[in-house]
Amino acid sequence: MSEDPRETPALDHRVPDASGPPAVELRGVTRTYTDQVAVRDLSLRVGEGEFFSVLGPSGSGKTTLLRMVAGFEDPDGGAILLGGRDVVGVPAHRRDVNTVFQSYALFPHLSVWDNVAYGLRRLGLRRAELRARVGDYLDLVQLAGYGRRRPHQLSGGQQQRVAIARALARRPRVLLLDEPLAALDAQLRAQLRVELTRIQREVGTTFLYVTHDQEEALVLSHRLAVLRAGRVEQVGTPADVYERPVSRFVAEFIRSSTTGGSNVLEGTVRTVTGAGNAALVEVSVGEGAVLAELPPGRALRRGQPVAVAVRPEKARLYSAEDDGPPPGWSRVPVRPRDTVYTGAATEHLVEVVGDPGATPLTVFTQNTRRAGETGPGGGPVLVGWEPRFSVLLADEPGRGDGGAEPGGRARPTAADGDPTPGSAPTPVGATSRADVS
Ligand SMILES: Nc1ncnc2c1ncn2[C@@H]1O[C@H](COP(=O)(O)OP(=O)(O)OP(=O)(O)O)[C@@H](O)[C@H]1O
Repeated sequence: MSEDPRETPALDHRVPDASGPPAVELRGVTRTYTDQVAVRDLSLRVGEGEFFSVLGPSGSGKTTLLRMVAGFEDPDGGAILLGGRDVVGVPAHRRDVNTVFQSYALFPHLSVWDNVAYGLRRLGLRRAELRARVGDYLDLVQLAGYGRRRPHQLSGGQQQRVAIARALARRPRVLLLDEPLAALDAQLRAQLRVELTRIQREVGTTFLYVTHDQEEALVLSHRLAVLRAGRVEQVGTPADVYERPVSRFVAEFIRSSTTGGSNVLEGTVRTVTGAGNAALVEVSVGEGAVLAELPPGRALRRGQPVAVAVRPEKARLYSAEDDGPPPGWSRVPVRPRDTVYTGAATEHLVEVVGDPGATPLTVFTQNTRRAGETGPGGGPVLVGWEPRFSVLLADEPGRGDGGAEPGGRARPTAADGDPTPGSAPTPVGATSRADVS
């Protein structure tokens, strides 16, 4: 990190400069451990002042990525730039970054005040300046009255706040955070999430935040990258990755604690109608039809197997006495399998009629009635949703025409107008961006 004690107000950290180079950039970075590729040809740009999360399941390479940015590990290939400067080979203590670890890593024999002051001593600040800066950062993390305590006299959440104050007090260009809330209980985690958001917005420092907790990443981040087996699967805002996942992996991995992951329905293309932004694809699923907007540049053929995702809170249930979904909506006949009362909502598990092998769908309904009161019409017989809530998932390696990704299924469903399984799919539908190939 730079040894530049600037005479700026304590919390006037860095003014995020979106016009300059990214705060962090990885270009084609690879890191291999003996026979294990932890990070594979990975490229990523994190803007100045962003709260950027790296989210992925265990073993997807998150910590390895962070450790390479910190300078604790070297990549086998590729470039890592901080503020536009390649730092590969630059030792950790000379990089303009600081790290907050899951384990806090405070000095147990030092007071809270001395822990925060520790990293500042080498900056050559005047005594009054140093005192003011430590005070400001303890204020920032709302521990102003705790300076004399030792770490063991603090709760886990308070210890992590000290670690954050210590890391920020040196005013690094980038703060790296490696699962900093993982050791805390659920309630403290939720509190500290709010705190972290406030702190980041207040100081404006770029945060690069590693977590395996989907909700944490959604709540905290301006943008996030979803990692899968050492590669970036998708980068986007929380709403992008939640509402418009690019793959089955992201659709299923990005889960909300209330509604879980996306439903993924597999079927075959029946028709493509309309053109341009109005192009719609109709997919046969069981005895029903799913309608989805066709993404730009995507070409489909009649009979082509495709997967469509829809979030459980976006779908609606209809009983035999209801009118059913309005025309132009997806319409899938179902039979009830289970319901789970979760307080504010009820989770309905329903089976797709005509596709016994399909994973049951989950639909959430708000509990606007009292528990035990049933609505008119008994159990659900149809599920429906608007086409804009359908996400046509990209073909994945091993999927596509007749293929299947590991764990997935690929088989044509019996539906109106589908070609005979095994016959060559025929082009259907409209032209323009909805072109069929
Ligand atoms: N020092 C090491 N030696 C050998 N293999 C390693 C080493 N560190 C990581 N790996 C392997 O590299 C892969 C990525 O590990 P990494 O710790 O970066 O993943 P992660 O996404 O942070 O996982 P977690 O959420 O469990 O911490 C894993 O398969 C892991 O076993």
